[in-house]
Amino acid sequence: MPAREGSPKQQDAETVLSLERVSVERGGRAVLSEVTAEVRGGEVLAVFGPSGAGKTSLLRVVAGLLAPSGGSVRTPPGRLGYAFAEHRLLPWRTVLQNVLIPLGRREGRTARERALSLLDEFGVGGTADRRPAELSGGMRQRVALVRALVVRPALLLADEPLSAVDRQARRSAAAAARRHLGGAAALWVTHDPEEAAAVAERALLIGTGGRARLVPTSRLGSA
Ligand SMILES: Nc1ncnc2c1ncn2[C@@H]1O[C@H](COP(=O)(O)OP(=O)(O)OP(=O)(O)O)[C@@H](O)[C@H]1O
Repeated sequence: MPAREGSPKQQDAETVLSLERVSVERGGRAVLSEVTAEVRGGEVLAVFGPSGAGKTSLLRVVAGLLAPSGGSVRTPPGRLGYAFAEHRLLPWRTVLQNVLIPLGRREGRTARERALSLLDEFGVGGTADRRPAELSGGMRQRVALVRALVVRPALLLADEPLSAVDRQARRSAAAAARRHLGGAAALWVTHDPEEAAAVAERALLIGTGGRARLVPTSRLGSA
């Protein structure tokens, strides 16, 4: 089988995001120490660990917003999708307009239909014509997640994207996100083992001293 376009190495064809011995310092203090992980297209890697462990810092390094103090990061060519706990929706636009913003001029009937069907699947169907301020915090987070997915990103960076959503809807939205990632790779930060298991098979568990190891998400409840 020929190597996929853009893949630097044949044996590496499935890996679209790779972190190799990535170290991060913040405020002169070591936060992450030699983190290594590979994520395939279509795979979500949950990022798990106590508050202050360096999860957001890791996402910022992958997004190119923070320079690592050591190691290297390779990201897939194509769009980046972001979803944060803090939703960053534009207050003066409707939900549907917010979701369609990243599509720019590509917005059309098909995009609108996809957006509406995603909103529905994430449990926020019927909010399309409302303004963000009229929604609950958990609803706004799900709208922001739909906005990140509607562009079919090559890489999704999600930082506690469902932290304000109740337990049942959170699990269902996490599972919906997984279904809609297509060939995208994703890093998904969460403090909730059930959410991690609904969205990913594997987790990067960041522990004290900024060291990380890969574990099955099924084991996070007892981690
Ligand atoms: N702008 C900054 N300048 C200096 N230190 C920072 C900065 N931002 C974060 N830190 C420190 O880096 C460490 C890791 O922070 P980070 O936000 O990555 O943790 P986290 O695992 O995402 O935490 P949480 O689960 O609470 O969101 C913390 O000790 C934090 O105090």
